[in-house]
Amino acid sequence: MTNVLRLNDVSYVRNQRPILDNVSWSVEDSERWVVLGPNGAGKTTLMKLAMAADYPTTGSVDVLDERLGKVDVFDLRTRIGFVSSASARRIPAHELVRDVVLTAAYSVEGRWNEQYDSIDVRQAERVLAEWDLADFADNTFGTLSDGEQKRAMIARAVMTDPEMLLLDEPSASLDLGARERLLQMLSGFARSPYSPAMIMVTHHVEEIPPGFTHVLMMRGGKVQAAGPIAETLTAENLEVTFGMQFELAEANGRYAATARP
Ligand SMILES: Nc1ncnc2c1ncn2[C@@H]1O[C@H](COP(=O)(O)OP(=O)(O)OP(=O)(O)O)[C@@H](O)[C@H]1O
Repeated sequence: MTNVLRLNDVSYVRNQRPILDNVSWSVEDSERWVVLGPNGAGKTTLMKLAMAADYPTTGSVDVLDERLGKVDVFDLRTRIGFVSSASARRIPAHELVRDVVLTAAYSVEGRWNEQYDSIDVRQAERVLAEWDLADFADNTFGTLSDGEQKRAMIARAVMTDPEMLLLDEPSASLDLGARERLLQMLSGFARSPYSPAMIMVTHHVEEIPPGFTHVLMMRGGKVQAAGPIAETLTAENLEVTFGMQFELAEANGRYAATARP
């Protein structure tokens, strides 16, 4: 096992307010983590540190064995895949779906005059097929449905074989069918031993894809619970994380939470 992310006693303070408060957390390459918590818990801030896009106020962050503050983060970021709604907004609507994926090889959004190797072109074809987008390859990104756009963004993120894949609320705003389809694909990807370490932020236990192994539960910038999903995702931990009582059900690796009457 190789460590891909280690936070040691990390605080992130803005306007004298701790947005992350003494967070310690470690992720190994074979693990697939869900980060669960209410609005404002600090999940996105945590992702920013994991993708080397920001620095902690105190404590240390090691990403892919490199200490933030002592490494060229531009090189480091090329080893990390990241998907969020903000990253999708940077893609030009007129871009062909195949180019959305292919341009990841140069870390650019929007194809210009770059010359791509045939190995990159083949890799893009492979990844498009893997995320069920082969039929959309010659369509423009702006014409895709939300679910197809999410898959295209994930395909783009895995095009360069990252060592860690970060997904910030990938199923937010999707309809039921598109959400379920995406969860099935994420589940298959999570189960593959060839996939990178994965960290997925979500607000909902219903959106945890089977195959994810661990959960980090956050509230108010603090870790409330962390560990293997089967032991850690409990009604008690949901209560301390979301501040209300839940009935928690599990069936076939999927979870559902409803407020306790
Ligand atoms: N740079 C910043 N300056 C000031 N406040 C910030 C900054 N970044 C985040 N915050 C605040 O910190 C809190 C946590 O933000 P963050 O986006 O990490 O939470 P989150 O768990 O991702 O929330 P959500 O689920 O709503 O996306 C929020 O109240 C946010 O307004």
